[in-house]
Amino acid sequence: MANSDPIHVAVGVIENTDGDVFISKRHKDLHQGDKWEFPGGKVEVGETVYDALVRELREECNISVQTASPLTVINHDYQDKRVVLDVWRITSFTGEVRQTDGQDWLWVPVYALGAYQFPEANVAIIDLLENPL
Ligand SMILES: Nc1nc2c([nH]c(=O)n2[C@@H]2O[C@H](COP(=O)(O)OP(=O)(O)OP(=O)(O)O)[C@@H](O)[C@H]2O)c(=O)[nH]1
Ligand SMILES: [Mg+2]
Repeated sequence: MANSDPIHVAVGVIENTDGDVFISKRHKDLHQGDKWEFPGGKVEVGETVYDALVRELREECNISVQTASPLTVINHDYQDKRVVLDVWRITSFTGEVRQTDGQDWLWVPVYALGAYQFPEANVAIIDLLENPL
């Protein structure tokens, strides 16, 4: 088990009007590289998780989040690092979603998410999207 403090990450599930979800592929040289992810990133010092969510989605996908609701919190130990994924469903936003870092990106129907390779911590998120409580 990694013994440093866990990394707190804000993660956004963005749906379009067809009910498809936005995913992008992590750069191959990053942690969990070459896997698909939901947009997001680390919460910085002095930021709330919601601030981080808004900032990351502006930086990574060019949108302005208006409202979002908490979906789940996932604690996961990757051996090399521990993460706490604070996952939000984006309920309204302005702007047109696009990937700003040159990563591959896709809109995928929820039922098809299982066909893509995500980091291990995302399995629980995808399960929740496929089988809402
Ligand atoms: N953004 C994002 N990160 C995820 C997901 N699932 C998951 O395990 N992570 C992990 O969360 C951690 C932080 O994500 P990140 O690399 O996007 O952080 P960041 O945008 O602040 O990037 P940087 O500080 O590397 O520039 C990584 O270790 C990553 O492997 C996911 O669905 N989306
Ligand atoms: Mg990121």
